[in-house]
Amino acid sequence: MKTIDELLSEGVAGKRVFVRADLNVPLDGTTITDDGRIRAVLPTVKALAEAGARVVVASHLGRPKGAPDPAFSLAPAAARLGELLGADVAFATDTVGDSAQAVVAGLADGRVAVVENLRFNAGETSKDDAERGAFADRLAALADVYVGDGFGAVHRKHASVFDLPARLPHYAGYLIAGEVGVLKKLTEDVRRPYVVALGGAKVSDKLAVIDQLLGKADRLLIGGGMAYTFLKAKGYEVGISLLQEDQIPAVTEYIERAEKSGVELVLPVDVLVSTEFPDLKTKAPADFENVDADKIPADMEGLDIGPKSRELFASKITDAETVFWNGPMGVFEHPDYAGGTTALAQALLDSKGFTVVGGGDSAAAVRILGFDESKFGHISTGGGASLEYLEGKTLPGLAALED
Ligand SMILES: Nc1ncnc2c1ncn2[C@@H]1O[C@H](COP(=O)(O)OP(=O)(O)O)[C@@H](O)[C@H]1O
Ligand SMILES: O=C(OP(=O)(O)O)[C@H](O)COP(=O)(O)O
Repeated sequence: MKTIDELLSEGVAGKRVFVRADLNVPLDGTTITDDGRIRAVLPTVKALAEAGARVVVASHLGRPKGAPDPAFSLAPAAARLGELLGADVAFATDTVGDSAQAVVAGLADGRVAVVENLRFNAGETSKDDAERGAFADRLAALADVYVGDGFGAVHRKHASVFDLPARLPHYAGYLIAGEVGVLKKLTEDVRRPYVVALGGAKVSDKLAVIDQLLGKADRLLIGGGMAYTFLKAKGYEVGISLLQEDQIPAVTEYIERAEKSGVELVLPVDVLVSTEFPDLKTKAPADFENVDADKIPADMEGLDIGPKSRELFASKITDAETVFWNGPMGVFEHPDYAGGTTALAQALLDSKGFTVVGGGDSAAAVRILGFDESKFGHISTGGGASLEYLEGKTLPGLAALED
């Protein structure tokens, strides 16, 4: 994999450099609640701009449905990038259309532009190679060189991640190079006990990684929205909690395999439940109860792991030599459901092992809840990406940067 340092030594002055970043930051309306992913790509953008490149930054944000949707505009992220760079950042109101073409044509050497959300275009995420390729062709017309630095999206076989680098000279940015450097160590010589904690809301995406993790980790702790498919597979009522019904047979098999192979699979023993999802805008006090995991009322949903589960999970982490954690343990954006995530972050800090936190929301949670990120071994900008990397999978966005 060629890195940006090679590109810089070859010279980039006057060249249009397309930087595929992951600026998928958490938003409250148009307010960015954590800018960690924007900060993470700054070294790459700064180095290119200082070397006189015309830098075109692109990213997805959220999961819009292949058409423009103002709620998912990258405009706030572009503005924040400008503040962090201390320079004007031009913003194109489309991704490859008239606005993008005019903005890129008007870029002076050393200046930076951001184009609108890649996922406003159906071609970006299409499963059809030709449709993705056609969109990649349009992206390629905007640039002379490609720099891949959106680590959080390298597990996606999307046009800007997979097809575009094949069309341009391509290099890995500093963020991707750094992330791979750290995560590689976890695949080569992992110190045991190795504990993996999973939570969050992208249940269907992340359940699949458990298949591989069962052969790698010594203990698997399952909280957050992931837990309810496991509790259901054990025959418990989970009410209106997040549930991946079609994965229950697979999860039942994971539970059996864990027992046979001696992997400790640890599920919540109690949860905080409510009849309604909390108001994340007003953060008005929630009306919740703490119930045992096998006593979730039919009209309620689990929104955090309970106090007994927090203690249980922490006890499984204390003696760990390696801990990898992805996915908040509850709806941490609301103070009444942040306790499980806070307890898990604290347990990582209390363990003597090497700790890695991965994921846009998990990393944001650690910072928003007031933890000092320098105390963790590594905070990865990718959740799904780091999990799939640890599984040993070939990631489309990394494979595309090779050769
Ligand atoms: N029990 C739960 N029910 C619904 N959502 C949950 C639950 N626990 C956690 N979440 C949500 O999961 C989201 C983060 O999930 P995910 O995107 O998978 O994590 P990451 O970005 O760290 O990979 C948070 O917004 C949080 O509110
Ligand atoms: O937030 C992200 O992933 P993560 O939640 O697994 O960290 C990335 O920006 C990828 O987004 P996607 O899962 O909508 O493809």
